[in-house]
Amino acid sequence: MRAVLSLGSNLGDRLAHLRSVVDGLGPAVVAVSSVYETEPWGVEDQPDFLNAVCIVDDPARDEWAWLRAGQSLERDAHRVRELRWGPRTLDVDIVTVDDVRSDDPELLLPHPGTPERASVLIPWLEIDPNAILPGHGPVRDLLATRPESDRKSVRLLQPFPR
Ligand SMILES: Nc1ncnc2c1ncn2[C@@H]1O[C@H](COP(=O)(O)OP(=O)(O)OP(=O)(O)O)[C@@H](O)[C@H]1O
Ligand SMILES: Nc1nc2c(c(=O)[nH]1)N=C(CO)CN2
Repeated sequence: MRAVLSLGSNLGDRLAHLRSVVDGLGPAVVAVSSVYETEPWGVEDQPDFLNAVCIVDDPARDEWAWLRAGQSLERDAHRVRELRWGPRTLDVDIVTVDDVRSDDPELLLPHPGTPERASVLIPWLEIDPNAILPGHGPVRDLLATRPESDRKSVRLLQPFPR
């Protein structure tokens, strides 16, 4: 199935952590956005994040397989889970998997934070200008409803290193 993944890091070698996802998922990766430097939301007193979005496709993987793949890459980055919304070496969120809807707390789909997060919407639009968030509509329209301060907190840093 086709999944949209949101990648984030604000500890250690942030670029290397983002790269580890794209390298780890290998041929399943269809598209990767540029890298953005973003001001933290949630807990604001923490280092800035690097964020990117990637699209992956693998007919052999369903939504649970994508969740496990993301969690395994987080473990490889030695992520220590402490504070909700706190600093992390690597965060892999499953934003969507095809049109799947899920209210299982272990795998909420689409990821419920998405409509409010310019740090996901902006990189996603870069690689898919016509993206639709199931149940919410065009990603472009969601971004247009965000305050300008949110949009400005997401700054294009560099092309994704490959
Ligand atoms: N769509 C999803 N993608 C990734 N993890 C999810 C998803 N839906 C639910 N989860 C669950 O969320 C937990 C991970 O939470 P985590 O600590 O990464 O949250 P967070 O990144 O701090 O906050 P947020 O989920 O709001 O981005 C895992 O136990 C996972 O099962
Ligand atoms: N800008 C930004 N802020 C965050 C992020 C993130 O990826 N980007 N992830 C968080 C943990 O879920 C908390 N805050």
